Amino acid sequence: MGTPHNNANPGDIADRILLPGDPMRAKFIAENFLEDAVCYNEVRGMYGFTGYYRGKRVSVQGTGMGMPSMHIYANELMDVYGVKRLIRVGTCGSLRKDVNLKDVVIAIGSTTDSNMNRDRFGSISFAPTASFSLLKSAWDEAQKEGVHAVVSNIFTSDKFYDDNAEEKNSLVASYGIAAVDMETCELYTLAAKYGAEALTMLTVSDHLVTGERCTAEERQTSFKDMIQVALEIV
Ligand SMILES: O=P(O)(O)O[C@H]1O[C@H](CO)[C@@H](O)[C@H]1O
Ligand SMILES: O=c1cc[nH]c(=O)[nH]1
Repeated sequence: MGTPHNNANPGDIADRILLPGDPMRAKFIAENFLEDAVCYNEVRGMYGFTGYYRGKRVSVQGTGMGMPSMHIYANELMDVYGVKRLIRVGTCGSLRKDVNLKDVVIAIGSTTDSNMNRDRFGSISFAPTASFSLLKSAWDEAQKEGVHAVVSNIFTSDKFYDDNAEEKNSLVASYGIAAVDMETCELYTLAAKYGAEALTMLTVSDHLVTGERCTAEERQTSFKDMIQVALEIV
């Protein structure tokens, strides 16, 4: 028995998982990094696969774009399928001059303009944070492999096209925030709720200060470094 969004049966999904926003990236990871990968979900084209990486059973599942979409997949993965360790492998926009295209941003925490946690917590401002042990492992692995990584708080925004983007981005950057994505706040909040470990790693695909963007080829090469780190530590 699956869920409205996932036709995997209990047991089809490993207890550790990589979560790209783009389902085609899930397929790419399964085809290029996993052995014996089996597709367990195609509902809404949101592919999920389970296979093996160096003998470890690992799954990879697309989560879509934005916090409400992450909310659906992450809830079901932890609550229905018992997933215990989740690493988001996404792309982001850099908000700081010292964080360059193709750098990997490891999110220690997430700040947001979304209303989802205001709705949950009322007057309490919950601070969604990464799993310390996953964060430390990711940092150590990136150092070992010579992957240029930056650990920072990030901005999880509800809007890719925000009329007030310049104002918001420069405000959060002035408080040290390195990059913007659209899902991490909800992933970290739900991991806290379910007692699971979560981490977000993001490759910088767009530079929102300089206006530079990665070419398709650069996206793929730099993206591979991040996937390798995530698979080693998951
Ligand atoms: O590349 P993914 O993982 O989808 O992440 C980023 O890209 C999408 C926007 O283009 C948003 O989902 C954002 O968080
Ligand atoms: O959320 C995102 C992801 C990539 N690039 C952006 O500008 N924003």
